[in-house]
Amino acid sequence: MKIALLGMGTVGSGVYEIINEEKGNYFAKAQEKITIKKVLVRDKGKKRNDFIDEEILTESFDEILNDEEINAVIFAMGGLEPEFTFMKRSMEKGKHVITANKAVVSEYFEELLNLAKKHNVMFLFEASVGGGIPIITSLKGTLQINQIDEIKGILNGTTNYILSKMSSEGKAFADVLQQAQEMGFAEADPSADVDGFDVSRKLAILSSIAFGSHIKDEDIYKRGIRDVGKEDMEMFSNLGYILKFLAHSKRMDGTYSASVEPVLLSNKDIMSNVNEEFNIVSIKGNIIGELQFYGKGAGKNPTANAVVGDLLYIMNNQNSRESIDLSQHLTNKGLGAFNGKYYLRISLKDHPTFTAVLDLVDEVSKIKKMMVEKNNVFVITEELDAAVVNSLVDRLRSMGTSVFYARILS
Ligand SMILES: NC(=O)C1=CN([C@@H]2O[C@H](COP(=O)(O)OP(=O)(O)OC[C@H]3O[C@@H](n4cnc5c(N)ncnc54)[C@H](OP(=O)(O)O)[C@@H]3O)[C@@H](O)[C@H]2O)C=CC1
Ligand SMILES: N[C@@H](CC=O)C(=O)O
Repeated sequence: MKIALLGMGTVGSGVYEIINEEKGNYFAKAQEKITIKKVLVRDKGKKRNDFIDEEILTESFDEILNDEEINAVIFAMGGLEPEFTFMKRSMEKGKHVITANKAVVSEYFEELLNLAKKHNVMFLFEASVGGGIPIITSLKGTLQINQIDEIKGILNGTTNYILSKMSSEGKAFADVLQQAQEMGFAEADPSADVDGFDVSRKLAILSSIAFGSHIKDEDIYKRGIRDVGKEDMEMFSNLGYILKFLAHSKRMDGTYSASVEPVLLSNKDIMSNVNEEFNIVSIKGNIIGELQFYGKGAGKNPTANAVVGDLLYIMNNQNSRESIDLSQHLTNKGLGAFNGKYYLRISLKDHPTFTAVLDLVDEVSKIKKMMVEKNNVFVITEELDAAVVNSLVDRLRSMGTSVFYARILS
């Protein structure tokens, strides 16, 4: 089988090594030899690893498209365009498509599934969620027997790396973000990681498959982790909590709620002990109960493993056809399903604001616990609606305070 690889960065080089450098057990499992015939890059002149055959690098997608010998195209480049157009054109030419790109899958999920059906090719995207964790394959397999009503998990390696290093080593946000970038976990624009877009795209893909309805990134409430500080980490440790960046979706009677936000978990919760670039996904089905999937969610080898797994699937299941059905139309219920107690850290510029801040918090909630340290007021509220807390925080910020807040989940 002859294939093309689009992208030779973190994921692309991992795929290249498994196939062309015969890393791992791959060749023993493949029924025929696979050759990477062409690799698309932005800049052929860029310095690359010595093992890469420069002869097969190209900057022209048409060269790949018009090569009749190539019958599968692997997408290991980020962004929406030209990726979507390239996927579409590949399928129109009868080429199977495999991708690690969650932005394209979450945005054009229905179109891509329909194109694959129309042109009788396979469209596989295991690497787009959870890196090396085989979660999509599981959802398409025996989990289909279940009605799935809840998905919860840590789905971003970069932010989990940042939060666990801040918590265990007391490091500053910016320093650990840089480390995560150097290790190849972060997106080209890391604000996709820290502001929640990467997680919401992954949650959109999982929820769409599990709930049978195309849920898009823009339908998901998201709030990032930029504002968390060392003073918060110290307070969480004193209170027995661990901060995690959680993706959470629920289905209820023709509706769904989905959110991506920082949450506090008891330090005894299983998810509290998922560290560095590891991810975890919990799925609740009506027959199987709760299942949890754990593994490396970012980085070269785990992601490349998922991509090459899809390729093996294509080789071994030439007659298999798509089982994903997105024909239901669930209504977005907003944040209704996500009430809880909240932790708020309000940093004051000057003392006179102190009373005004407490009055404002008092208006919406009884204060369950309050601590004051230097210019910071730490508050634990009673159980509140997410929308009420969001509007409280907007009012606090308009008074010139800086605020970090998180829902307390367990
Ligand atoms: N890194 C990770 O851990 C994971 C990444 N992903 C996803 O995989 C995809 C790739 O990520 P990653 O490998 O980290 O990205 P990198 O930035 O490391 O690599 C991107 C590659 O794509 C090439 N490229 C980008 N734009 C174009 C273009 N317009 N035309 C031709 N080539 C192009 C670049 O070429 P050049 O080398 O010339 O610059 C580069 O080789 C993304 O969608 C990401 O979200 C999914 C799971 C995990
Ligand atoms: N930037 C992503 C890469 C994998 O999807 C992450 O950090 O999880």
